[in-house]
Order: sequence, then C-alpha cells, then structure tokens
Amino acid sequence: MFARNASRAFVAPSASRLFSSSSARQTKVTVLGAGGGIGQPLSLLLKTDPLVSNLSLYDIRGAQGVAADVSHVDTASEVNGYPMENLDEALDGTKVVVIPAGVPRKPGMTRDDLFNTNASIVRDLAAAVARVAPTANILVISNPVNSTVPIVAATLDKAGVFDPARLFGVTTLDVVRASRFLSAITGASPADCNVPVVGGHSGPTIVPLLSQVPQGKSLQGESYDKLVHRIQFGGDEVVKAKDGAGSATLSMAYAGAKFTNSLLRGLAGEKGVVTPTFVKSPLFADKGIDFFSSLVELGVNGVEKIHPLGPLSASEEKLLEACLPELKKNIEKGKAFVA
Ligand SMILES: NC(=O)C1=CN([C@@H]2O[C@H](COP(=O)(O)OP(=O)(O)OC[C@H]3O[C@@H](n4cnc5c(N)ncnc54)[C@H](O)[C@@H]3O)[C@@H](O)[C@H]2O)C=CC1
Ligand SMILES: O=C([O-])CC(=O)C(=O)O
Repeated sequence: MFARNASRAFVAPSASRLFSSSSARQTKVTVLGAGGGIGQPLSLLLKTDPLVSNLSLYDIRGAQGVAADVSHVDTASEVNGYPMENLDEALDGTKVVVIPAGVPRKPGMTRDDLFNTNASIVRDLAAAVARVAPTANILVISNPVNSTVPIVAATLDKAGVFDPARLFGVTTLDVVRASRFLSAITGASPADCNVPVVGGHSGPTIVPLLSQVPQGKSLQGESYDKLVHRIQFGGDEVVKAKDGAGSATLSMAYAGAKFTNSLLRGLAGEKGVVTPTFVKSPLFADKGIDFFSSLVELGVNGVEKIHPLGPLSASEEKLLEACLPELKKNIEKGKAFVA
C-alpha cells in the first residue's frame, strides 16, 4: 500500500489496491531517458503507481523495448514507447515529465564533470517540454542537479513558460540514504528516521539536518562526522562499487518513483505531502542563491509552500556555510550555459 506521508517508505501497491483505486485522479507521466540504468527500473515502478494512467517512455535508444516489457505488468495504466524522432508525441498531453537522460559518473569523476555532456541534453529536452507541454511538472534527475535545474529554468524562461512551482530537482535519494544510514547505526526503523536533507545534490552541498530528528539529535563526534560524510558521499560509494559500470540506478529509481508519487498525491489534492526537493527558493535569494532544496509542501499547483530550515545545530550551521558558495557556483554555471 502507498504510504500517505512523503517521508515514509515507498512501497508498490498490491494488485487488489490497484484495482480498487480506479476512482483516484490519474495522470500521464513521461520518462525521458527511459532506456537507461535509472530509466528502466523507474518505468517499472511507475507502472505500479495507481496514480499514473498513461506511461510514456522515451529515449534515443531502447525505449520501445522497455515499454513492451513493462506494459505486460498487470496494472491498469497504458504504456507507450517512443524512439528518438518521436519526442513531441511522447510529451503530448503529459502532466509530469521525469528526466533521467544523460551520462552517469565513473570512478574519479565529480558530478560537475558530467556538465559538458548533460547540460545540452537537458537543455534540449527542456526546450521540447516548453514547446509541447508547457504546463507540465518537470522532475530533473540528470546530474549535476545543482546546475541542470537552473538550466531547465532558464530554458523555460527563454520560451516564456517558466513556472517555478512546477520545476523540481530530485534530491530524494539523499533523503532515502540519510534515513537508511541513520537507521542502520541506531537500530530504529528507517520510517522513524525522516531526516530533512537540504541544500543541493553533490558532496558538501548536501546538508543533512540530523538534529531535527530524535534518533539523530544525540549523535556527536566521530559517529556524527562519519554519518554526515556517508550521506554526502553515498553516491561515490556506489560509483566505486560499480567500478566503471555507472552510478546508483536501482536506489535512484526507487527514490524517483517515491518523489513522483508524492507529487502526484499533491497534484491530486492530498494535503500535508511534504518532502525535500531542489526548487526555485527565496531562502537564500539574498545571497544570490535562488535554487535550494528544503522541505516543500506539494499541492495541486506543484510547489505549495517552501518551509524554512528551522533550528540548526552549530555543526549544521558549519555544513551550511560550506554548502552555499559551492551551490552558488553550480547554479551560476547552469544559468551561464543557457544565457
Ligand atoms: N538526482 C540523483 O540523485 C541521481 C542522478 N543520477 C544521474 O542520472 C543520469 C542518468 O543515469 P543512468 O540512468 O545511470 O545513466 P544511463 O547511461 O544508464 O542512462 C541514461 C539514458 O539517457 C539516454 N539519453 C541520452 N541522451 C538522451 C536524450 N537526448 N534524450 C533522451 N534520452 C537520452 C541514454 O540513451 C540512456 O538510455 C546521470 O546523469 C546520473 O548522474 C544518478 C543517480 C542519482
Ligand atoms: O553519484 C552519482 O553520480 C549519482 C548520484 O547523484 C547519486 O548516487 O547520488
């Protein structure tokens, strides 16, 4: 059964629940990059989401095969796959566009090293969304998220269709990791370890607010430092273990499906859906940083309310201090690319 709160675990609904959910508001969701390491399992998980009525899978290679495969799963949604030349058709009438298109890291690379390849992929896809589905909600997974989200914003802005309430950088994997890693050292259930992770999505820009959850409050010294490092560099752990074969795909697909489900519940009118996401934000705009991830309430129009950070410990103040200049640089790089 689906969790009712964005911060709880995402669990695929049972078939009986799916069949009884036909009255739920349903929505066309498009995945751009559906043939990839994230795109394939993400498409599978979205096929199990009863809030998705149509699943549109697009990639420059392989999307039709993924669509044929996923379409046999016994849930009610329709699935269509589109090849490279049919991007407009894939986007037609879509409410939600999820973008995991682009290259992943190899050992020794930073997320910023992906900029040269992924910036133009994301810009061109955003331009197509602006043209074909200008009111769609856009969920950006492609790295470096700190730069690709500003790229999408600037591209939509250029086309005259940017609505800040409908653009989201997906930072859910950081939240999922924080929850799991904290639960692993405290013995608490991950469901009780809902750590708000704020800032951006790369190394020092990832700021876990452990002091805001009871299980994390008392951590200090080496165990605190180790946990923060693991949350900030969890992606590197996977890149290293995959040894040249890419970065996190399965946990990211889970995180992407979880965030998409949260957004769909908000769009359908559910109240109290609150989760961290990287959005255009006033929180640090006075410092020239106009995108930031913090707890955001999702509603019928997308972003309903951006929550303030709340009280920070001295250690968290320091983490935030380290985050801001790096994040600013990443955002400016994205903006400059489109300008
Ligand atoms: N936001 C996050 O937390 C995370 C982000 N990522 C990022 O997600 C991205 C994708 O990662 P993977 O799926 O592992 O890579 P992958 O290489 O397995 O898949 C990428 C897919 O994008 C497709 N693609 C390339 N250009 C395209 C275009 N113009 N239009 C449509 N599709 C296109 C490729 O054909 C491929 O199927 C990477 O940039 C990675 O760094 C990965 C993990 C977590
Ligand atoms: O580490 C990477 O490159 C992929 C990613 O963003 C993550 O796993 O958090």
